[in-house]
Amino acid sequence: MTDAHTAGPFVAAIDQGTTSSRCIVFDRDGRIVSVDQKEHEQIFPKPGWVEHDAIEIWTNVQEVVAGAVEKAGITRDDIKAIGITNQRETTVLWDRNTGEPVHNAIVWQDTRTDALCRELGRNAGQDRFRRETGLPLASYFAGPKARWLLDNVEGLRERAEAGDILFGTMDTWVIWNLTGGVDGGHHVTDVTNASRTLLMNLHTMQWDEKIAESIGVPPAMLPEIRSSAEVYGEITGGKLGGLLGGVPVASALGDQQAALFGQTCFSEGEAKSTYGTGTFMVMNTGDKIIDSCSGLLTTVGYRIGDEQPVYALEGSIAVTGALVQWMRDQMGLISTAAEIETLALSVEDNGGAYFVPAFSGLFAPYWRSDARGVIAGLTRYVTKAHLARAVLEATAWQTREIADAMTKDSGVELTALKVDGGMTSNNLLMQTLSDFLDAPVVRPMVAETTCLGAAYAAGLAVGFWNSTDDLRANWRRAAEWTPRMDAADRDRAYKNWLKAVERTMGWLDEDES
Ligand SMILES: Nc1ncnc2c1ncn2[C@@H]1O[C@H](COP(=O)(O)OP(=O)(O)O)[C@@H](O)[C@H]1O
Ligand SMILES: O=P(O)(O)OC[C@H](O)CO
Repeated sequence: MTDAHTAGPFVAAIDQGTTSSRCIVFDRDGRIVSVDQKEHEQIFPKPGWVEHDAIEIWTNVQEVVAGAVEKAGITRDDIKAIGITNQRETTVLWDRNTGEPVHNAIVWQDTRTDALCRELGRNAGQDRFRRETGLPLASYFAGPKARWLLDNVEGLRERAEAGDILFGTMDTWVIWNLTGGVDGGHHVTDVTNASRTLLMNLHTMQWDEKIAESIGVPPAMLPEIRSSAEVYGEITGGKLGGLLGGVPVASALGDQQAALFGQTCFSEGEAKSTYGTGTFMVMNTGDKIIDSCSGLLTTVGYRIGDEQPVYALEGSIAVTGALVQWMRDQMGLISTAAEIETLALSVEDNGGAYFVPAFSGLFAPYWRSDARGVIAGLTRYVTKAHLARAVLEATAWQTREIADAMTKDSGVELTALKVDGGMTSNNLLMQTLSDFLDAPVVRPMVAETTCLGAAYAAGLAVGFWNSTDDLRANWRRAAEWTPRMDAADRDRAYKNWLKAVERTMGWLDEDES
């Protein structure tokens, strides 16, 4: 509920995430006024396949927005704008006339397009895609997922070519529905989400028709690419029309870029790392499109209205918090995620064990879909407590590899890392991270940086905040960890980690993926 310290007006943000959708209402100081959240089903039709029901997601989004507004005890007149942030790359195609998805959404973690990506690479050349889009050809990205749907849902390609089918990442799906759906919903995406499709040209910020043609996606189904902070339309659709009709929908940012924004990394060289299911480190590179030689992605950080776009380098790690979940749900070695810290603290070190969670191959900096997980260095000495340490260290070492790659590509030495996400409540992990990076690690007061970033962008678009300087003033440090590890110990352990990583590769034969 609102109180004297959180007098309106407010902005709201929707975070349509991989496991849940949430809505948060913020006040002008960037403080949380209310939160509502709802999980959706994870659908695993085959090994390596991950799907979501886009209708369930839209229903949940409406419920959490209504829930957050109700908990805040406010009305539409108190909300100046609503922003969207979302799990990136997850792809949904739907019929523009009925609003019905033609298939479940294919989630970013889904690897069904591995073979297709290899074939595209053989035909068109990996380098061409990287040069124009900043991305390697990998099953992670949206374009090949759309192509898979067009090839596998009967009659879909003809309907798409006739202009009856719309493509969207989750930002596009949510905005189209919020702004009216079949009754004139706006079919738009923002530059950050578009930069994850393998279809947008990083230099022109428009769809690259030649690339779309070689991937096999008809341009007629693609949304209009807009900036990350501008009014796309007003809430008119669905159950929310009555509650919040007329509220401007004023931002869209992929969740990792939203976290960069929420952490106020507005200057070149500033970086943040978000620790959730996976981990994503993003560094602001200003107006520079850095062509990574080290396996990082070149992506768009954000674009405010008609200002110049701000580019970024990203290191994406597929499995970090998901490994803790695996220890809990599949192995039963802990009963809550937080318990991993207590277990790990019951021993001094990892007992010689290194755990590389290449469950769906390795993302940055390797991009190896043939890799699978290993635990290396096992002896009879190793207990589940040592494994708990190895699990936490896996997150920290993977971050170290990304940080090294960022320094190599950008020439910027990491002086401190801003962190956020569910795993940052783990003190041992944060200390280990600082030790392995040999740099301070800082966590802000508002840990919900993803929603905060979307709220900031929406607020800037409608003049609720005037400039990024206003936003910087809201950032406050809650905790800091500084390095305590002996340099020689760190170097020795890092060497072992890299040896363990090598042992994951080439596990799958080409015809097995
Ligand atoms: N104390 C903890 N120690 C280690 N991992 C944790 C802890 N608490 C939560 N996690 C992990 O963090 C993830 C949830 O974080 P969250 O930011 O909500 O993720 P997402 O946005 O990807 O759903 C889960 O994978 C969970 O295993
Ligand atoms: O929903 P999250 O937090 O797991 O983030 C997913 C990423 O956007 C995938 O690129």
